[in-house]
This record gives sequence, structure tokens and C-alpha cells, in this order.
Amino acid sequence: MTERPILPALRGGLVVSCQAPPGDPLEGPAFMAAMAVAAERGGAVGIRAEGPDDIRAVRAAVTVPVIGLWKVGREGVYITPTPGHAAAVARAGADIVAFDATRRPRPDGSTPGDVAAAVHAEGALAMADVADADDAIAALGAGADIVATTLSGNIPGSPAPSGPDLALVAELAARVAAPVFAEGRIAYPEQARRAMDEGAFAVVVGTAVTAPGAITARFAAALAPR
Ligand SMILES: CC(=O)N[C@H](C=O)[C@@H](O)[C@H](O)[C@H](O)COP(=O)(O)O
Repeated sequence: MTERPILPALRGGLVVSCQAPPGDPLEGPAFMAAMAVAAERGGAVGIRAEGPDDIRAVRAAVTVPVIGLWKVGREGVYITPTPGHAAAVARAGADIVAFDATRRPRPDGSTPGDVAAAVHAEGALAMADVADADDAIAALGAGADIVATTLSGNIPGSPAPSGPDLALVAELAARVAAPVFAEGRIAYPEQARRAMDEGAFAVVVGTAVTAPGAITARFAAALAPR
């Protein structure tokens, strides 16, 4: 928990998501903390990190706000699925706890409102990762403080645009009073700029900055014989 003003520190800036999936050579708190320090030095105003161990290490390594989440499995609702996971993420040092706020059933039958309440009980802010505007409006009504476009194109029934869902960013910015974070498939600085122009409060970039394997694959593909 922190007394620093969290949202003003993030306004208009870049949050870098430092996550390595299971089996990735960079998996582990030391690697993710180093990645976070590099991102902070590069101008990131916040770091998004996954799992209590990484969150603790990142929290200790940077001065900027930390958005935490906990991925549990990879099916259905897996981003901070229960109030218990959310409380643990906050206790690990996250200033903001991101959680799946889609209308899909949660593994323990809890609601987005239950998760937001657990986050608030730990003194953190609740970020609703959504797939569409209906998710966002429901989650904010249930107590979330922030919405992020994280799950657009990433759940069944949500078609994936090839790039970021800037239409959803614009729709949310027009329809909700809460801060809107643009997140998901932002691969170029120009897309980050456009997200801000569409009304985003801040922009979150992961793969394009912190996934050397994926970045290398893009370059290697460009060199493949035609
Ligand atoms: C859908 C899901 O599980 N998204 C996760 C949420 O934390 C991360 O795997 C993404 O890397 C993050 O959202 C940033 O997005 P991108 O890596 O496209 O810049």
C-alpha cells in the first residue's frame, strides 16, 4: 500500500507490462525486476507485473506505480480470478490490481464487485480488464476504479482485430467517467499515440517491449525467403 497519488502519476504515460509466461527463458522475479528497471529508465510511468513473486521483486526495484495481476491457468477467467487472488496481489505490493471483469462465470462464483471490494479492503485500486463496453459499465457500477481494454480480442466471442482495439478505447472514453487504459496488441509508438488521441488515460504495452522472443520472431519472419 502506498500514499503516493497513483492515478496522476500514470496520466498520459506509458505503462510497460513485464511478464514472462511459464517456460519462457526470462521467467523469474530477477529477470522481470531488471526488465522493469530498464522500462522505468526508458520513461515508463508504471509497470504491470504478474504473480506475487514478480510483483514483490518489481515493487522493490522501481519507484513508479505497479499494476499487479495473478494469472491462474489459461482457460476461462484466469486474470486474478477470485477475491483471494486479488487480495494477495495487493499484499504483494501492487498499487492497482487488474482482474478479469468480463461477464463470464468466475471459478469460485464471485462477481467483479466482490473482487473490487477485496482490492479496496487492501487499500489498492481495482482495474477492470474488459472485452467490451458492457463489461466496463457493469464493472464500474460494481466498484471498479479503472477500465482497461486488455481482453478485447482475447476471449471467445470477441473477434481480434489485427492491431489494438482503438474503437473500444474511443467508445469507453466517450461513455465512462473512469480512466480508460488502452492495452493489448499495441506494437508501434504511433499506435500508442493514437490510443491517447482516442481518449485513453494511459497506454499499456507488453509484448512489443518486453518479449525478446516475440520481437525476434517478427524480424526473423521479415527475413524469411519469399
Ligand atoms: C490477454 C492477456 O492475458 N493479457 C495479459 C495481461 O496482463 C498479458 O499477457 C499481455 O501481455 C498484456 O495485456 C499486454 O498486452 P500486449 O502484450 O499485447 O502488449
